[in-house]
Amino acid sequence: MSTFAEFGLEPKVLQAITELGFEEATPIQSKSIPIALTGSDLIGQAQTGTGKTAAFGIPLINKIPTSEDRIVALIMTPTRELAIQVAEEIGKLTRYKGLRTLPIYGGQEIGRQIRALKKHPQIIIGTPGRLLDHINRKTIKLADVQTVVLDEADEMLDMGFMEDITSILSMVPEERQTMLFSATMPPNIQRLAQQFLSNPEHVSVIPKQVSAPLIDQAYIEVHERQKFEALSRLIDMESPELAIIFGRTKRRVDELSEALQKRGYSAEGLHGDLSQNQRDNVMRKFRDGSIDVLVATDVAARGLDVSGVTHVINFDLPQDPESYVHRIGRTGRAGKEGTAWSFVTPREIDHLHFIEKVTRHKITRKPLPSIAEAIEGKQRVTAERLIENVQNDDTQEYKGIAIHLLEQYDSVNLLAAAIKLLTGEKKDVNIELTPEDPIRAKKRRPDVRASGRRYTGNSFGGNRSGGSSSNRGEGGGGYRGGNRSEGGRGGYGGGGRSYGGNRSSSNSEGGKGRSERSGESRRKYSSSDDFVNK
Ligand SMILES: Nc1ncnc2c1ncn2[C@@H]1O[C@H](COP(=O)(O)OP(=O)(O)OP(=O)(O)O)[C@@H](O)[C@H]1O
Ligand SMILES: [Mg+2]
Repeated sequence: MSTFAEFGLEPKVLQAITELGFEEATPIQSKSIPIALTGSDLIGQAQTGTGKTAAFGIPLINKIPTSEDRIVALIMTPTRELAIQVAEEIGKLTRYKGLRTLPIYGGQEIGRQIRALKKHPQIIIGTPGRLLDHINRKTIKLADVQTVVLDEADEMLDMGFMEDITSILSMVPEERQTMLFSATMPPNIQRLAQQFLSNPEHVSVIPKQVSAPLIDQAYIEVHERQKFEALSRLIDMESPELAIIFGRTKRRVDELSEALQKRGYSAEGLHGDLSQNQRDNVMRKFRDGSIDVLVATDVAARGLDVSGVTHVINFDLPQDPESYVHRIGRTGRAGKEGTAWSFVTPREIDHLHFIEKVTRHKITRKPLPSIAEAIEGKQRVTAERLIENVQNDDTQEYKGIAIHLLEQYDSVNLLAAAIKLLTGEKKDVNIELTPEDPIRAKKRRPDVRASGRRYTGNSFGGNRSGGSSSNRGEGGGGYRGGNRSEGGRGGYGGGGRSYGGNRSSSNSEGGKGRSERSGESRRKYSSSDDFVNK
């Protein structure tokens, strides 16, 4: 564990880090920042929510001179929301240094982006399609770019951006620093890395399990037609502060968010068919807490960092273990705890076991919450709201009627009636969702290595061969705290944000030293496990 002062950063960068409340570097930051500062290419893999953005953002900011007025750094992300978020985080880190950052993404009026580009940003954060659009219009020139980051590199490949990325990078000088980051590194990343990186250092902070350690993972076996009832009971029982519910399709997300609204939950949907304005609005409301349930497709699975998300619910199981890891990683971030639930239909149990096997994490089976548990949960929340109001003591104008009522009725009866009203039962609204087909277990071809060892292909790398260190089972990442109630959402101010605990050393850089299967001597991938066949 390092403090940021050890990296020899510029005082203005350090000041911004301190202001964000980061006390110690996370393991991926401790390992990546010194390497990135040397200018070396880098492949960084670490669990969700462990600060990969700052791991590439800090060295990138540190090396750009304030006098610079050309685009010298380019960060690519797979989704618009992520481009916006990364731009914001980089913006905060560069606050005292005063560099200019600009997110460039589809769906936003291009004229507005062109005007913003005239202010000479040094750092562009964009999605590939819109970036190419600007490059073709010559409103973005990449001839001076010295640093390129591909955040969620594997997802960009999965989304079919390889061609776009190739075209974009062909405009960037070869003499540059290139970094790839993700919590998962499937084998096809190798192709990307070979093509675009030169002599990359591989920094991996993936312990025994790839999913973030502070996420409690459970599943409920339900039939497709029971799912909605199960969901409302689950929400009532658990009363999340903020929850993200993942659905398989856009139709599912639309139907589900509408159904939740009808039942009185404060929910909205997010998917790729909405206008960018709608998408921005939903994200804004979710971030500021004006809605507490975000229903989304996998468009929200990667990278999104919303503080206060206590629950992720897979209403439909995801297709891939990678997607599972990223989805549930929307909670349990930055040292906080989180809970992930998955609904599994009887025909999907094999697929669930496959996810468990690949992620090397057992997902606990739990029963469907009972009606009684759901009601109890709702009543508890209502009672908490009542007590909060009592403590705030701002009910002066209601006291007259309260005294009047108490003179006529029994106090317990009165209060019970008030709780009943406040609980707002809307269970009688009939909900019908279009059924989705079950996910089928997708077997991956086992990869037989030269050494004779067999691996099931996966993207999770890490050290699964050696090391019996007693702390491995806790999962790495190295956090302290994990107190759900600490720290309000949104703000960074106030007390520091600490990622204590040092349990990474024996877990990291799994498989170092084994020969790289592509045999390309120019490259120095150290973890061959990360590059097995899918
Ligand atoms: N050193 C630190 N101390 C405390 N908080 C930190 C530190 N570094 C980053 N954070 C915070 O942790 C949260 C998660 O960081 P970030 O979004 O970069 O995670 P990530 O590793 O990119 O996750 P994902 O794989 O989901 O994209 C953010 O709110 C970030 O501000
Ligand atoms: Mg990230």
